[in-house]
Amino acid sequence: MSEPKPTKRQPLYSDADKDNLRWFWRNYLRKHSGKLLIVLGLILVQGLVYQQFLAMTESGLRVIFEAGAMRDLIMVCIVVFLLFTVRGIVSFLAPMITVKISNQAIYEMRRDLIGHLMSLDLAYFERTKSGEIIQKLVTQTQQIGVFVGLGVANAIRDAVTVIVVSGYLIWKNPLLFASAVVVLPFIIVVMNFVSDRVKKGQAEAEQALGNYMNGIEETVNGMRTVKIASQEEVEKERLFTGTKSLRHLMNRVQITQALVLPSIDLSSAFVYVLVIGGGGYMVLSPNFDVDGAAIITFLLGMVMVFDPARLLAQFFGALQSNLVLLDRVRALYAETPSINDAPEAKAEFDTKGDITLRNITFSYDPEQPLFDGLNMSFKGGHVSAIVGATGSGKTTILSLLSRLYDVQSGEITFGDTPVRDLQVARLRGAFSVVAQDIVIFNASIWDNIRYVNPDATDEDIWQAAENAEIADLVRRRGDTPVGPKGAQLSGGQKQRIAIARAFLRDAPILLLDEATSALDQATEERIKKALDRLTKDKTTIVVAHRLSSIAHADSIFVLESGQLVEQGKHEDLLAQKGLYAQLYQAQKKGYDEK
Ligand SMILES: Nc1ncnc2c1ncn2[C@@H]1O[C@H](COP(=O)(O)OP(=O)(O)OP(=O)(O)O)[C@@H](O)[C@H]1O
Repeated sequence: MSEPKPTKRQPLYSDADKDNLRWFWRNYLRKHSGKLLIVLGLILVQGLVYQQFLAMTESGLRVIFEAGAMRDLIMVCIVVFLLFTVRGIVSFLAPMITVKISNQAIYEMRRDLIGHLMSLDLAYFERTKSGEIIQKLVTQTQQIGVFVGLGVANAIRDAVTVIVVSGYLIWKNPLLFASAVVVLPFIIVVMNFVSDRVKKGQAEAEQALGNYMNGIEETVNGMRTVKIASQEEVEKERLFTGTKSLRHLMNRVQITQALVLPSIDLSSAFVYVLVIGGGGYMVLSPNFDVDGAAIITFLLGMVMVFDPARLLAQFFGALQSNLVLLDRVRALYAETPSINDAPEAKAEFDTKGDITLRNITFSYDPEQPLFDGLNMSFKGGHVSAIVGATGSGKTTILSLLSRLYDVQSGEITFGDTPVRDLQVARLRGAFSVVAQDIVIFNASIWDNIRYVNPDATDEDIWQAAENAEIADLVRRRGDTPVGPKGAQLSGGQKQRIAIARAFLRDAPILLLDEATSALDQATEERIKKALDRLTKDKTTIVVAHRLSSIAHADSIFVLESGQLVEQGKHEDLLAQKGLYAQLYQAQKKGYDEK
C-alpha cells in the first residue's frame, strides 16, 4: 500500500496488488461464494450456447449447400433462436446477481471505512486533505464496485466464451486455429505496454483528483474570505489548474486504453485473412477433408472469439486502474489510531477529583516542543482559569485533558487514576466543552443543541436554550436549517448554541475556551449568571483573554510559551506584580481609554 512513484516501473501485479485482491475477496466476496458459483454456472451456459450455435450453423449451412430438406433448415433456425433466447435470459440473470453482490460490497466497504475513519486520531484529520477522504469514501469505492459487479462478471463471461469457442474451433480444425495464434505475441506486447502506462497514469490522476476536490472544498468553505479579499480570479485559476491537470492525465490514461481496440482489430483482420486464405486452400486442396460450410463456420467462430477477446483486453486495461483504486482505498487501514482504550481500562473514575498534570512533555511538531516538564493541578469542584499570550498552549492543555492528543511523557491524572487507564469514551463523556472552533451543522438550532444529548427531553432543551439566551432565536427560526457550518448565524449566536450544548450536556467537568468572547457585554453578563449556576460543584477550567472575566476564579494559571510562570488567585497575582499584573493593567488601561 505504498504511495505511487510515477517515474519508477512497477510490476503489473505487485505483491501489494495480490494482497489487496485477497483482502477484497476475503472481506467482501467470499461470503457470496454460493451465489458466485451460480453466476459461474450461468456464464458457462452462455459459452455453451455459442458453441452450440456454431454447431447448428454448420449443420444449417450444410443443408443449404447440399440442397437438403427444408424441414431440417427450419429445425436449425428454431434451435438457434431458442439458444439465443436462453443466452438472453442468462445474460440478464448473471449481472442481476453480480450487481447485487457488488452493491453490497460497496456498502460494506464504505461502512468499514467510515468505522475505521471514526476511530482515527484527531491528528490524522489535521494532516489529511478532506478531498482525499471524500474521494476514498465516494468515488473510489463506487468505481471499484461497478468494476467488480459488471466489469469482472463480463470479463469472466468473455473469457469463458473465448475458451469454449476456441476449444471447439481447435477440435474442428487445429491447423487453421494454430495459424490464427501467431498474432498472440503482438497482442501481449501491446497489452503490457498499455497496462503499465494506465497504472502509472491512474495513480497520478487519483492524486490530482484528490487535490482538485480539496481545492473546491477550501474555496467553497472560504468564500467569505475569498470575496472580501477579491480573490475570485486567484481561486478560479487554482481550480482551473486542477481540472487542466486532470484533463491532461485522463487524456493520457484513456488514449492509452484506446490503443487496445485497434490493435485487436488489426490482429483480427490479419487472422481473418489467414483463415479465408488458408481455409479456402483447404477446401480447394484434395489433401484436406474440409468443406465450405466448415470454413464459414470457422470464420464465424473466429469473429465470436475476437469480440469477447477485445473486451477482455479492455478489461485488463481497466483492471490496472482499479488495482490503483483498491490500493488507495485500503491505504486508509494503514492509518491506525494511537489513542485507544488500554486493556482493562476503567469505565468509572472520580470525576470530582483533582485533575493533575505531572511533568508532562508535548509537542505537535518534534522540531518545536511546546510543553517540557509542565506541572499543574486543577482543583476538583472549583473554577480554574488559564491565561497567557496567544499560542502559549492554553487550548492544547484542554485538548490533552480529553485525550484528543496524548502527552509524550509525564502523566495526567483524574483523582488517582491516570488518564490512560480510563476508557476514552467514558473520559470524554465526563466533559462539557465550549470550544473556540464551534461546529454547527446545517440543521435547525434546536437540533444543533440536541446534538450533544439526543436523549434529552424537550423541556431540558428549552431550559438549556433559555440559559444560553438563545431561546428567542430558536422560536423565531423554528425548523429552518442554519446553513452549512451555521453560515446564517452570527458569531455570538453560534457561541450561544455552544453554551446551550454545555448546559444540556451537564457533564461533571466543564471546559470553557473563550466561551463568551463573541458576546456583547449585556448578554455576557446574563449568560455569566447562568454559567455560574452551571459551574457550581463542577470542575471548571476557563480559558479567556479578557482577564476581568476570570477574576473570580478559585485559581489562575499564567502560561508563557508553554511554561507555567505564575499561579494563584486574582488578588495574589496582582500583588506579585508579575506577568499577570502587567497583562491586567494593560487591559484595564485599554478599557479606561475607550
Ligand atoms: N493541531 C495543531 N497542529 C500543530 N500545531 C498546533 C496545533 N494546534 C496548535 N498548535 C500550535 O501549538 C501552539 C499552542 O497552541 P494553542 O492553541 O494551545 O495556544 P493558545 O494559548 O490556546 O492560543 P490562543 O490564545 O490563540 O487560542 C501554537 O504555537 C500553535 O501554533
